[in-house]
Amino acid sequence: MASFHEKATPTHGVFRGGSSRYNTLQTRRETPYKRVKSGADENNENPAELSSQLLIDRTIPQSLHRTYSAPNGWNGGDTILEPSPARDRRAMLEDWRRRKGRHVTGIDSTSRKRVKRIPSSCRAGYHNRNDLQDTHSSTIQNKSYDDRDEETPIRKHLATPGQGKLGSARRSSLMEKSVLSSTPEVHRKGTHPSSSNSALVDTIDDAGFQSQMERMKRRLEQLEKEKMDLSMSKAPLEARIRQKEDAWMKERACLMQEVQCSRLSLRKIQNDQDVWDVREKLRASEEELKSTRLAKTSLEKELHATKIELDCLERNNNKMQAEYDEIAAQTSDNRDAEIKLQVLTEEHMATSAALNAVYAELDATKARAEATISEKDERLRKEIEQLRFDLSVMKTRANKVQLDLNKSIQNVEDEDEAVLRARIEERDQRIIELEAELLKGEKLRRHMHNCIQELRGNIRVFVRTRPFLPGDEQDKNSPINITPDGESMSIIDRRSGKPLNFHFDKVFLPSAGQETVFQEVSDFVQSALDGYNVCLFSYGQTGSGKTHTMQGCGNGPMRGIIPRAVEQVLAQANNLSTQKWAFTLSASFLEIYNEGLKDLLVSIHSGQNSIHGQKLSIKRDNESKMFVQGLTTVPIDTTSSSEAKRQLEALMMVAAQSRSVASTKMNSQSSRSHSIFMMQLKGFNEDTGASVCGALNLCDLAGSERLDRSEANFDSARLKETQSINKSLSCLGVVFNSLAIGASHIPYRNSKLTYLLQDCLSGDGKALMFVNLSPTTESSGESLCSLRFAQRVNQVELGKATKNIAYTKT
Ligand SMILES: Nc1ncnc2c1ncn2[C@@H]1O[C@H](COP(=O)(O)OP(=O)(O)OP(=O)(O)O)[C@@H](O)[C@H]1O
Repeated sequence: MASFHEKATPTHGVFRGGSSRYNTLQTRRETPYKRVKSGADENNENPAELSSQLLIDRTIPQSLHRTYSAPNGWNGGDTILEPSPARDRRAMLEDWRRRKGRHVTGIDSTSRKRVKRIPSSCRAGYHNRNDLQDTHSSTIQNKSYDDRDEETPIRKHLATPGQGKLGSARRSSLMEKSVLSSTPEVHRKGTHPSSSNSALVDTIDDAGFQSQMERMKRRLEQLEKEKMDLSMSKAPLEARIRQKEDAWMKERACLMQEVQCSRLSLRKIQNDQDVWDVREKLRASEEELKSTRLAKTSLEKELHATKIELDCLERNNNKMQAEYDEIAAQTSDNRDAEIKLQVLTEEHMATSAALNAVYAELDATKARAEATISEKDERLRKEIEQLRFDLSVMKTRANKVQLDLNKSIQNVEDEDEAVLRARIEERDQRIIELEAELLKGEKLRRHMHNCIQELRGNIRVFVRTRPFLPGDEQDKNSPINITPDGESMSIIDRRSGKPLNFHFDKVFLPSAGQETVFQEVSDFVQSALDGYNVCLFSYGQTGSGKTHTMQGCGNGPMRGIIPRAVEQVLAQANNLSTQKWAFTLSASFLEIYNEGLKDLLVSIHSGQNSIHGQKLSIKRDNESKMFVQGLTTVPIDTTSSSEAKRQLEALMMVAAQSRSVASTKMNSQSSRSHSIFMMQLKGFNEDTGASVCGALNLCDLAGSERLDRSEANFDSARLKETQSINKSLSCLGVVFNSLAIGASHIPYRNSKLTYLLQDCLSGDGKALMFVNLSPTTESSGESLCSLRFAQRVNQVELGKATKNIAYTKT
């Protein structure tokens, strides 16, 4: 830059000292030229093009181009030029030549270094146009790129604005013209033989010179005028130019900065490995996208196929749903049939067991009978022998008697026959009277026994031993021995091997059927109709026959106490209607499972008192009677005994389905809860105005069991059930113990079972406990425990039972 200015910028001082015309011209040329050079160099653009354009466009009017623009070195010396146009031109040309010759520089082709050259034309002076042209050409050719930018103002001025550099041929011709038109002296002195140039020189030199001078003067004046005008408009133009230049410079600087930044970032980006990675990823993503699109297409196809398949499946599903509904209906029928089958199977098993027991008893009876017969045979034979002996003796005696008889006949004939007959009749009458008295006494004895029981308030205990079942151990010798009187029994203690005797209100043989058992409890059931709170419950180890006793199986001879009791109540209620008694009955069924109450009839929504899903709780009513709040109560239709029977059968079925049963090693259908069937009986007598309110509670307790035998300890749910069962049974035992010793506080509230049955166990009601036993030797331990428990219960003395009767008529 510095060298460029040094070489190309005219000396300012020359024009300051010169005429104002040249100063103005110089100012016009210089400023934009300098600025453009500076800017061009920075932008690495061709300064020559820019400067020439700017010089032509902005500073020098077209009219001055020929006159003042040609000599580039017109500021070359300290000489003050005269205001003669011809001399000016000459001087300027000379000056330009001189300066050009001195300042031409170029690149040495071998060393590639910048060198100064003095063209030969300059050293020797111009002799002709060819010299000038050669010099100029060589100068241009020898210039470097920067040097070429220092082309003469002539060339620059000759360049067409916006066209850039001219081709070398065109440039030469234009330059030639310019030089010739502006340098008359050269042409005058020149040795070039061209005829046109010679003519022009001659014209100037001769007569036309003066007139031309005149023209030139005029022209000069005109130009001066124009110059004045121009200088007038110059200031605002310059200001505008400066403004624009400033703006342009700023803009350019900004752009340059931006370009620089962009280049840097571009380079950075290009070198950035991440970009490469990103591109790679992009490529991979594109490929993935392509494959995903393919997959999508295939999936769409698949989806379409699947939709079709789905439609088919839906159609199939609808078909299957219809089939399913059909099957479900059949399944429900099947389920009912299965339940019935199960009941029948149980009934069959129970019947077979009972039959076995009967057979066993028959066998025993037969054996006993055979023994008796053989014994009797022997006795009879002896007796016959004795009789034969006696007969012979008798015959001997008879002969003797015959003789005596013949003698005494004569005496008898003398006695009165009528007296003898009277004596015989008297004796027969006496015998009849004695028999009637005996019957009366027996009745009285029974009545007195009942009265004594009632007065004692004892809980009655019945023992029932079930027969051997097919699954029981092979040894059919039971450790239990029941005496024929039906009130005593013995069990062989496994430890000591000795029989232990027990006495209870009734002991049933294994062969005793359901009917026999129920006959013994029917009086109790009757008490419920008389207005007592009656409770029957079965106690015993698991699988000992509690459910069989209470519930039984089927609707035939194997049905248990509950259905039979209901039947009896219905029958009695019907019978009592002839004596103007009207009864309303209602039934509930619940179970106590894991110390929680569960409504077994909750699925029957006909229960108006039931609130479906409500938690059950034991409460006391206004009359201080226990009741279960929220329990389903089903009214029984007493008008038709067959309908009532059917209704109760349905209730039993529903309850059986809801009961918590599970299979244990001891029992395939083991009750895991205490179930209580409750029947409320309310009667009113129109004639007497008496009203009774009794309750019949029939309770099937869960079986007490040893964890090791039932193997319930291997299952957490079974274990919890067993623990809960054993705990509540032990609470029942504690209650009976407390009652037996007459404790002031009876812990009824310790379990749900005792709390609910409090009214029956406290002496206000009548209680009967069945103790069920298994006949096997393996169960003798549990049987002994049950018998001891029953013995404690039997010793409990309760107060006299209260009859709930009231009269509305006096
Ligand atoms: N007296 C009997 N005559 C005929 N079969 C009986 C008799 N007692 C019980 N059974 C049969 O013995 C099996 C077990 O009886 P059950 O289910 O009544 O015992 P459980 O004491 O109620 O047992 P758990 O406490 O486990 O419920 C049943 O198949 C039942 O039919």
